[in-house]
Amino acid sequence: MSAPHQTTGANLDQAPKKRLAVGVIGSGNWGTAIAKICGENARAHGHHFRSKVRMWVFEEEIEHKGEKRKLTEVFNETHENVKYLPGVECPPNVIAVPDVREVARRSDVLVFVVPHQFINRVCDQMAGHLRPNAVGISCIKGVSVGKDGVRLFSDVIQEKLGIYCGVLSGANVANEVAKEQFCETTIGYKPPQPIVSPEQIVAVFDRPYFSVVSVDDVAGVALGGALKNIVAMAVGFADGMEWGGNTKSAIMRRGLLEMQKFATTFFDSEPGTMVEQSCGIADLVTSCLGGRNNRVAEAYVKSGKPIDVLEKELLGGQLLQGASTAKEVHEFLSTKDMVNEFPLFRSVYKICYENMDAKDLIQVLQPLKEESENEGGTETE
Ligand SMILES: NC(=O)c1ccc[n+]([C@@H]2O[C@H](COP(=O)([O-])OP(=O)(O)OC[C@H]3O[C@@H](n4cnc5c(N)ncnc54)[C@H](O)[C@@H]3O)[C@@H](O)[C@H]2O)c1
Ligand SMILES: O=P(O)(O)OC[C@H](O)CO
Repeated sequence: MSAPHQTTGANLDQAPKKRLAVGVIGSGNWGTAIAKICGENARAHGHHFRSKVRMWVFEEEIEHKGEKRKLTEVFNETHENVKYLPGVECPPNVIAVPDVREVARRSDVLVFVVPHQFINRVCDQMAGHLRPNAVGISCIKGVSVGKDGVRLFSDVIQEKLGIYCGVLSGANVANEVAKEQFCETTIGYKPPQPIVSPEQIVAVFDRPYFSVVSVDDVAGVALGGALKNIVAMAVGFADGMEWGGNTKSAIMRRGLLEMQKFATTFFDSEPGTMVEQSCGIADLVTSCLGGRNNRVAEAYVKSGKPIDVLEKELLGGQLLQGASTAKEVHEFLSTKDMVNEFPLFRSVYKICYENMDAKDLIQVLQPLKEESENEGGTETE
């Protein structure tokens, strides 16, 4: 396997011509944890970055100490996102801003961290308000499916806003990162011109507790983060059935192979990315060990309640990505007549949307059935 090009750690020897302003688009569970990291690094690398990090907040009224208050006002007073990342203090140079256009106008590096359901609308609001040499990094885990096929959100952002956009994704449960428990992440960043260098991008994110590796395989990084959410739901269904670790490992192994096959069949992705980098195997494992997709899927089997009801009951306003990604991937594979070549993805879709019994997931793991389906294309669920 050829060694991929990698940039590790922050290597900022040369002082830049101007200091870069970092803006974060989104302020949910991960959005706020990422803004905390960017705020810490803006202060740590003061020669390279402007101290103030603006974080766009989708404004909402919340109940705080018995009063109805705006989320931005409470954040700017307390430096805590009391709704989406309670109990974690952000540095005071992270400022909550309710106007997304203001963040667009005043940032050189834009970090996109909204649930994938909202990115199109947010980009439409930002269009025409960006700095000419701005670059983006998408931390969104999902894919966009439309009549043009399946697209990465970094490409959607690039096209809608006319800026280069890379990707950050890894084994990064937000609450653990926010508590500064060590983890790794992967950045896919290969701009046509290095307006902002890979070293500067790494320095925006790299912390002693958040270890960044930058690679050229942008598609592999984005697809790892999107597709592992489908597999995490499959493992959650297995948890709901009280199946043991051996069965769940089998699901993870098969899931990883489907992730790798999808990325290398439909995109120019290196096969090694899924098995070597945090954005592949590591994110898959951490999500299957108890991420939100896993927890909701387990509760679905145990309670019999619909997934959208459990999302509201269990996630306190945070949003589930796995079910919608399973649907989007299924729609795309149907157009290619390749649904049966991804039996695990197909089953998660069918459990979520077509009342397939979760216990039939075990059939999908039988090698004989997989082979006969690939040949004949018959479905028994
Ligand atoms: N939470 C994690 O542990 C984690 C870790 C890594 C990556 N991610 C990914 O990061 C992305 C963002 O996830 P998150 O955890 O920050 O969000 P979240 O699940 O906490 O979602 C809530 C966010 O959506 C916003 N929102 C609600 N309605 C909106 C609207 N109409 N328009 C725009 N925004 C609206 C809310 O204000 C809030 O900021 C997702 O793609 C997710 O997969 C999450
Ligand atoms: O809680 P989940 O399932 O959305 O996963 C969170 C992160 O993506 C884990 O890296």
